[in-house]
Amino acid sequence: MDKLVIEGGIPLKGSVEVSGSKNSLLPILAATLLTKDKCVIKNAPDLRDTVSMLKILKHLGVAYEFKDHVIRLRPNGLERCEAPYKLVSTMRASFCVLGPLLARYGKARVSLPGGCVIGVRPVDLHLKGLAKLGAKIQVKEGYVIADGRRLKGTHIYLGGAFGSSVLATGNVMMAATLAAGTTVIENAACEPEVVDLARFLIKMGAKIKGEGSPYLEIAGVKELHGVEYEVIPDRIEAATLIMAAGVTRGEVLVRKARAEHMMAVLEKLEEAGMDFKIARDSVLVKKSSRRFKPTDVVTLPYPGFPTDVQAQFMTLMSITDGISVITEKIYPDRFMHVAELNRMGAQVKREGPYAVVHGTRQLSGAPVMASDLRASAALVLAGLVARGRTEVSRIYHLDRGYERLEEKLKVLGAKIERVKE
Ligand SMILES: CC(=O)N[C@H]1[C@@H](OP(=O)(O)OP(=O)(O)OC[C@H]2O[C@@H](n3ccc(=O)[nH]c3=O)[C@H](O)[C@@H]2O)O[C@H](CO)[C@@H](O)[C@@H]1O
Ligand SMILES: C=C(OP(=O)(O)O)C(=O)O
Repeated sequence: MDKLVIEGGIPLKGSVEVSGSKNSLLPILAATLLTKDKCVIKNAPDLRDTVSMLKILKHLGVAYEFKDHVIRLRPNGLERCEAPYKLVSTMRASFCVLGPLLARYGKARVSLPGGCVIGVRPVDLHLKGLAKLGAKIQVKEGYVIADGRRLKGTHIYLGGAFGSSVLATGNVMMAATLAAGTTVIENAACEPEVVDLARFLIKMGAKIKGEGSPYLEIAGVKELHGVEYEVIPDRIEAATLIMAAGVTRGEVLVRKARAEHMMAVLEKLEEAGMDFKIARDSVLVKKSSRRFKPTDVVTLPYPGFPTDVQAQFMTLMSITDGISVITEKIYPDRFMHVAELNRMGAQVKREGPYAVVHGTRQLSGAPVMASDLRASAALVLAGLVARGRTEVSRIYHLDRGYERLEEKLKVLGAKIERVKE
């Protein structure tokens, strides 16, 4: 197992490019199952999750080549409609093969998904949406077994107490593209990754209206064709890099950072006292020596503050000169990073879905353990700002969603090394 060793306290300086979005790419890869034609996906991040998703597609019978951030897929004749536990348990998005398999082949057997351990993550909305389209669904021995010869368009309300679901919207939208008649999804997720998936499907010939709004209308078509498509930059990686520059008091140009996808984050960073300039396709973080201000934050579905940036924001709040309250509304248990940040001198108290952060002047390096993807990123940020040496172990979580993060940080002057444990 690898770990990251960081000597903190160096202001980052220079220019860095954001990779393609993981959460766009993974459902888009699943969507290629909807056609018999070749698809080419550009700007694909080279991540552990990408490799995992490609393994699932290969298991199903899809041939592919992945080189220089371009994936070429040939999903001609599928060998099976089953995605086994061993492959699906590594990440959440793998469950998105269910909708396309059902739509194109009329049957699927897909293991219940894994993903980051950030609390309870049911799939009831995915199943409800697909059942509404006419699929017969059973959950048996950890597998979803679905049968749906010809899906039929209908009106679906896809929501729960928490709001909308990103991947359930994707799964049901993909299934609806080949259903007979028109499907309406109300309370659809509005995240940029859902929009990206919709645009990919539209390019394949799907008839979708309303992407980016909670009201999606999908008119089923007979078949979809192959396409060439470039995925959007990763807004979560962009936010992480911007914060890395900010917490180290650095000056960094973050290229391929789409401000329009992260307005809630940028607004909170500004409120906290971070100085930056937004351009069309980049964010320039400016050097500043002011102390950061305590800033309350509530995670919400898009366009609200993303849960995937909550842990990193907590690192920033750990070095303010006051008290901030972070409220986690999407995953009320997504606080595994609290104990590890406290090991580095942060003062965070968790109370149910709230974390009360008492800012301190200085974090100190310590051995810490990554528990999930964004918690790992938060610990890396803490390591960059802390006095002394931090060792972040179990970084296989980080590798799921950040492409060679340590190399990008090294180019910016950070003292960070990947070493074998
Ligand atoms: C691969 C991917 O894109 N992952 C992202 C996606 O995950 P994912 O799509 O799994 O997250 P959802 O949007 O579905 O989850 C939002 C909320 O809905 C609940 N829920 C979801 C589905 C369901 O059937 N029933 C149900 O109750 C969840 O427990 C959670 O409370 O969106 C999350 C929320 O922005 C992000 O943190 C993840 O990084
Ligand atoms: C939680 C995440 O991923 P997943 O949904 O795959 O667990 C994430 O990207 O932060």
